[in-house]
Amino acid sequence: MSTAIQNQYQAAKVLYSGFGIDVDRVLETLSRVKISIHCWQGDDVHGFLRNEALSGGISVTGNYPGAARTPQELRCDLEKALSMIPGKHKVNLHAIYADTKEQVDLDQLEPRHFETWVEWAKKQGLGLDFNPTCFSHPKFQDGFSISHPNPEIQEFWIKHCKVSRKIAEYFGRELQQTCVTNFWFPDGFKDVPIDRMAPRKRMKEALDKVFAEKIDPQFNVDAVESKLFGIGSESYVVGSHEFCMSYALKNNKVICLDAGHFHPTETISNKLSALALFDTQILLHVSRPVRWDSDHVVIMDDELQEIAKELVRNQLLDKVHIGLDYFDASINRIAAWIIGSRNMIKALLRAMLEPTDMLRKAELGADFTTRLAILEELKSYPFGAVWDYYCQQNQVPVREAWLTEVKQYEAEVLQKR
Ligand SMILES: C[C@H](O)[C@H](O)[C@@H](O)C(=O)CO
Ligand SMILES: [Mn+2]
Repeated sequence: MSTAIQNQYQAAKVLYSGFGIDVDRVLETLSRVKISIHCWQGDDVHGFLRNEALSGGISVTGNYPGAARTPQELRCDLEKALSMIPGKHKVNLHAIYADTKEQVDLDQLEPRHFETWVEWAKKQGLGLDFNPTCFSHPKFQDGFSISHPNPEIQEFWIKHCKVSRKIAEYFGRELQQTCVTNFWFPDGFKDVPIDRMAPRKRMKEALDKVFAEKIDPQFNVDAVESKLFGIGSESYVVGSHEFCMSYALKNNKVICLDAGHFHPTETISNKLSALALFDTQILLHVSRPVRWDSDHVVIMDDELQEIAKELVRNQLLDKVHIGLDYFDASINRIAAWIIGSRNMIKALLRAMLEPTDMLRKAELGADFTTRLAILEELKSYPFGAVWDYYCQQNQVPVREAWLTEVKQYEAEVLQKR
């Protein structure tokens, strides 16, 4: 361990202890937080099951070389990224990432099509999360999947969602870690609809069928993800926030909040305390919307810090599943994983290094001057020294040292694809 990093850590500890913060304990708590790292950053949401163009109102731009072309390549890239991210985490798979030579359609998928992923996760000490893929398929028609008015099409998607839950249950049982399965449907209209209710009724009834089978929550929990609009569904999305929140609350499902799925000035950080009061489980899709749901790489911006603070201040880390959701094909994809994941963890660390009780007291006593003054001063406290120590302790590169390794991997592996 470098003595400079150790010395800086000791000095930082002294400063934070002035606020009564035990930094060693903070790092212990931080090491227990798992981030669900989305596999789809590695290949621009392409998957391996079918060779379909991306649909569903989401879009990946850029053509940086080296996207993973096979499950083996994706796992190799993930391993590289994970070796630069402190802590033990989860990998989030979509159904289109099945690892099989069979020509199998989405409604016929079985756990065995994901065996290699499970074996790999076991070896790497990772958990797995899951998502049915209700887009990029010829049966995603007229902008609709599970709420399509054609019963045959609807049935196909119901079946796909049902088999997805069985795959998730298998993940949970095999890995002895709950799998979070997230259901997101792009369904919606480009233009103003006549009937807003009928598609929602169809979606509600379809979801009831999907979730009819009871699955042990120790192995799998189901989340529903809402959205305000997508490309081609600008006027109306069936699975709106009100729809998904109501469905989840009534049916004991997890509510998935994606940072890019709300009005541009609406933040998910402000929703956490409200939902938590109703004993809801929450899944986060931490993303970065730039003017719209653009899925930019997560950076250390105000909203990321606010999300982290809400989780820490309200002791929500046991109740909230933290997932990432972005896809940028204009930069090195492994770097994209590393930057977003490290920022998420770093934001949690910064939040844990806050004297929340003291600030709460100031707020309760209407001493808003102290609240503002301390919050501002804390911004230049040496959280970076604590972060460097944490990286070193976890045997991952300190500061930007990871970039050299990624560049080397790019030259040796990615450029040759
Ligand atoms: C690929 C994911 O399922 C997708 O990004 C979804 O979670 C979403 O956020 C769509 O906008
Ligand atoms: Mn999302």
